[in-house]
Amino acid sequence: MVNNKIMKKASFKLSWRCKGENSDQHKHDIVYFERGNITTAERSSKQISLKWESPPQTVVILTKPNSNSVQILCAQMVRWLREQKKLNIYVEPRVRAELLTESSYFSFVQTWKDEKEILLLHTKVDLVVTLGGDGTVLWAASIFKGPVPPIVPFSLGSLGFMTPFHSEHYKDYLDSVLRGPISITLRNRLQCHVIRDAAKNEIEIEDPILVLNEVTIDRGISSYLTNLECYCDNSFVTCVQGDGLILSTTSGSTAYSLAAGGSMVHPQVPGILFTPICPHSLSFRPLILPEHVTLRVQIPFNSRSPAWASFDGKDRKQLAPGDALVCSMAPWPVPTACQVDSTDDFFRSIHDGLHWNLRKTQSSFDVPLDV
Ligand SMILES: NC(=O)c1ccc[n+]([C@@H]2O[C@H](COP(=O)([O-])OP(=O)(O)OC[C@H]3O[C@@H](n4cnc5c(N)ncnc54)[C@H](O)[C@@H]3O)[C@@H](O)[C@H]2O)c1
Ligand SMILES: Nc1ncnc2c1ncn2[C@@H]1O[C@H](COP(=O)(O)OP(=O)(O)OP(=O)(O)O)[C@@H](O)[C@H]1O
Repeated sequence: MVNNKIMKKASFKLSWRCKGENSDQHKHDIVYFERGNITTAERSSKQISLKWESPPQTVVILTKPNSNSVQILCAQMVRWLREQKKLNIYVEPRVRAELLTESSYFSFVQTWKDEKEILLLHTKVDLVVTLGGDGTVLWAASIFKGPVPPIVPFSLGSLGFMTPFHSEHYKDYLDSVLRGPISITLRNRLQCHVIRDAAKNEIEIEDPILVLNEVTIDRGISSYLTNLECYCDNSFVTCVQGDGLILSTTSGSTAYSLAAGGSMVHPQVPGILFTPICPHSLSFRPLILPEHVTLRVQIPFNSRSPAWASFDGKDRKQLAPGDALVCSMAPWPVPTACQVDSTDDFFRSIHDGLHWNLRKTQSSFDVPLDV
């Protein structure tokens, strides 16, 4: 029997917990709870468009080393940007030396002397141009330890997931980028802290290392399984016994994480991928965690051997029993210019780069169907 009495709904209020604290002020632009109904706002496109308010004046060109074709293109681009666009140009010290060997014409090209000057680079340049493959984009990102100016990545490598611009049309592309507006993909980075002897009362924290693809914790040259205790905020996640673990950004989801069985994730999805490498268990599936979590990977004191951390495939550091690696989303994303937009560029890269789901089309029946 239906009870016809009109029941008054209990009223409620929502609040957001930020780092364990309740907060009414915490901004949340998606969820509403007016008149007791929880609704979410309509999602608008997250495609970011960059419009110059004053014309860009300074460009840094970063190039893949040991490549003749890159060197030739770099010299042509420097000449064109200077003569046609009247821009100030920075290159790496190695590249300036190469240009000057070619001709003293290039003496206007600027560079930097030391780490201190590199740290100030983002305050001087409006735009970064990369000539190479994905490795050169990773290299460019690693130069900026804080805010990163917009990057225009030209492809001169073999794969090019993050390099949508074809170098043969560089004048047209740069022309339109310098005029603007341009579509931008904001690629999140992870900030990683290596903590030595984490159980100690006074912890010495080294400077964070920022990664655009991933941080990998593996067994290195050890023949033993890794033994990595993993925590997400304060919750125990699991113990990784296998070859290791990849903590990846969504941009890195098409790199090492993909090879280890992780999902491919659109770069605008806010998340951190937790992908084991050859786990020695039948049920260890990869995870995707929300972007706001802090992950901690601890090498237990009873571990049979140390582990090794590497950052975007470089800069390997040994983690001894007792050490930990703590990782969270960094506040400085890498803005990369899109050829079309974030979604079109993503599908183009997985189709062209990986030949994703390429299959001969099944033939249709060649006799009429009985309906
Ligand atoms: N088994 C593997 O697939 C494996 C093993 C080690 C490292 N890597 C990847 O190599 C990266 C370092 O790149 P590198 O160029 O300095 O080294 P590299 O010269 O050895 O090239 C590695 C390859 O990974 C590709 N790659 C890099 N970032 C990518 C991304 N976000 N999406 C798709 N492909 C990507 C590059 O185009 C290149 O073909 C690491 O961050 C890691 O992701 C992959
Ligand atoms: N400016 C730079 N200085 C030093 N090393 C660099 C620089 N640019 C790129 N590298 C390194 O050179 C290597 C090759 O670069 P990159 O991946 O761009 O070229 P590639 O191997 O031809 O590309 P792909 O694999 O996509 O075909 C990478 O390991 C990268 O870290």
